[in-house]
Amino acid sequence: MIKDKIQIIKRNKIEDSRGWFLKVITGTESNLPKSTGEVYLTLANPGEMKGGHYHLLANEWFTLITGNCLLKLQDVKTKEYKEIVLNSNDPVTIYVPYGIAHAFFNTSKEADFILLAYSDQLFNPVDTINFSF
Ligand SMILES: Cc1cn([C@H]2C[C@H](O)[C@@H](COP(=O)(O)OP(=O)(O)O[C@H]3O[C@H](C)C(=O)[C@H](O)[C@H]3O)O2)c(=O)[nH]c1=O
Repeated sequence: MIKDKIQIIKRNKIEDSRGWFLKVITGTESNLPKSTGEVYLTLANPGEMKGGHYHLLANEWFTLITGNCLLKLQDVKTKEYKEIVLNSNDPVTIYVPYGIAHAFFNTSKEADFILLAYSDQLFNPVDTINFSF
């Protein structure tokens, strides 16, 4: 029967004053391939920022699903700095490897943004180093 084949997995939407955070794949689900990462969605309210750090190990792929934002990037080794304007009507996926600090600023005064992210590492708090732009 289908009900014995599928899985419905309860998820935890974590809310704070900036918006919410929802992890979609934790990397611990059964039936996954042996090596995987995790998938999450993150929403930023108008004027708020998401990220603001770099990773020691994790490589991430980001796709803006709704809204607009300004992505600030800095290579922590070389100090090279770059800004990219993202608009969900012109979708791109951005690969951000470890060692590149990243922060997504919601530049809208009215609209939220929602960002879809894939990380090739399971969450480990010591992998994230705060970074101020
Ligand atoms: C990453 C993570 C977070 N959390 C909790 C910790 C906080 O209470 C809440 C929000 O986490 P954070 O402040 O890290 O959320 P964002 O600022 O949206 O950052 C996320 O999106 C940006 C764009 C990134 O680049 C980050 O790597 C990613 O963490 O979820 C968990 O419980 N599990 C997790 O795996």
